[in-house]
Amino acid sequence: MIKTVNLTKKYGDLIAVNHLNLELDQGDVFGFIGPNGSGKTTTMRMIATLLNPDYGEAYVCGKSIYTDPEEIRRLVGFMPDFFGVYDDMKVIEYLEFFAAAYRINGPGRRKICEEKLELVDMTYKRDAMVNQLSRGQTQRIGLARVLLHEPEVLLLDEPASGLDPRVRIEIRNLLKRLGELNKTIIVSSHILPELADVCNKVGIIEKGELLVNGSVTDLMKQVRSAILLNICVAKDTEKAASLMEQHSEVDEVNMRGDVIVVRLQPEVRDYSFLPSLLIEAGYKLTLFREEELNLETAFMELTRGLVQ
Ligand SMILES: Nc1ncnc2c1ncn2[C@@H]1O[C@H](COP(=O)(O)OP(=O)(O)OP(=O)(O)O)[C@@H](O)[C@H]1O
Repeated sequence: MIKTVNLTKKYGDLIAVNHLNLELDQGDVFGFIGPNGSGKTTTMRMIATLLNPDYGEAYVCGKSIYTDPEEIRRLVGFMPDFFGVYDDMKVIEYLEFFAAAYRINGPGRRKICEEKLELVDMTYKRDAMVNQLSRGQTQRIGLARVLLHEPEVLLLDEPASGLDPRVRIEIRNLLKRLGELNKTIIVSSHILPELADVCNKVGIIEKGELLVNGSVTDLMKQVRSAILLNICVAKDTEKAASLMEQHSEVDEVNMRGDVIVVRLQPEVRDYSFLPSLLIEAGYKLTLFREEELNLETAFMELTRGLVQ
């Protein structure tokens, strides 16, 4: 659906995007994560045919950005991180204006605009003036706008930036809904956890290089092959820690405050021996749980020493 081959863009001496290889299938929701200036916007603009690469290729639905840019523009909805809205226009007029620009004409046009408004939960603002919307509402109208021509692919540049937590969650839910419509989506963000439950694939970019790329499940596996346990005992924590450290199925024991963090040997899956060991030695367990690996921890582990 989307493929880039050694996609590269330079600005003078600066390599903004460096030999970027990416492959996404239909229905993939790809979280494109990277700090400021890492090359996310540049990559998306090249895929959207708004910027020419210096080297490499990109394809959307098998069409090349060099030979079929117009076809790609029909297939892609690109929402930039900042986009202008027009004063003195109602929400519905704004959408109709863009629908006309996409050559959506005739009696069906109003209906399409109303449908997209409904999809982004903005029907109640259809007659509001666009310059009087909040940032969150503006983002939603922006989304409605890129959906007008029914693109197969959505490139969304930081749609949740600058929004308060509640609106960020709403935008995330909206992305989920779009994913369910089988759209292929690239959505960028500075923050990985924000996209964790919406994306099935993630890529981490730093200084133009894609450091990590793959399915969320595979990345999790890559990060952690061994189980981590969090254990607390009522007293003699350090002694309990060294007792566990001596066990052959335990790889490593560390302290995190009062919590003993036990890393098992990679192949060990059954850890029922540990509570037994502690209880038989007379310790009272106040906490015993497997540490959940969230995407934030994964991000930190995957990019340790890479992202500055
Ligand atoms: N038109 C330009 N001329 C010169 N340098 C540019 C231009 N556009 C981008 N850059 C540089 O290219 C690099 C990548 O920028 P890009 O906007 O792609 O990053 P980004 O990951 O989208 O950042 P942000 O999260 O801040 O939006 C940055 O160092 C930026 O300063």
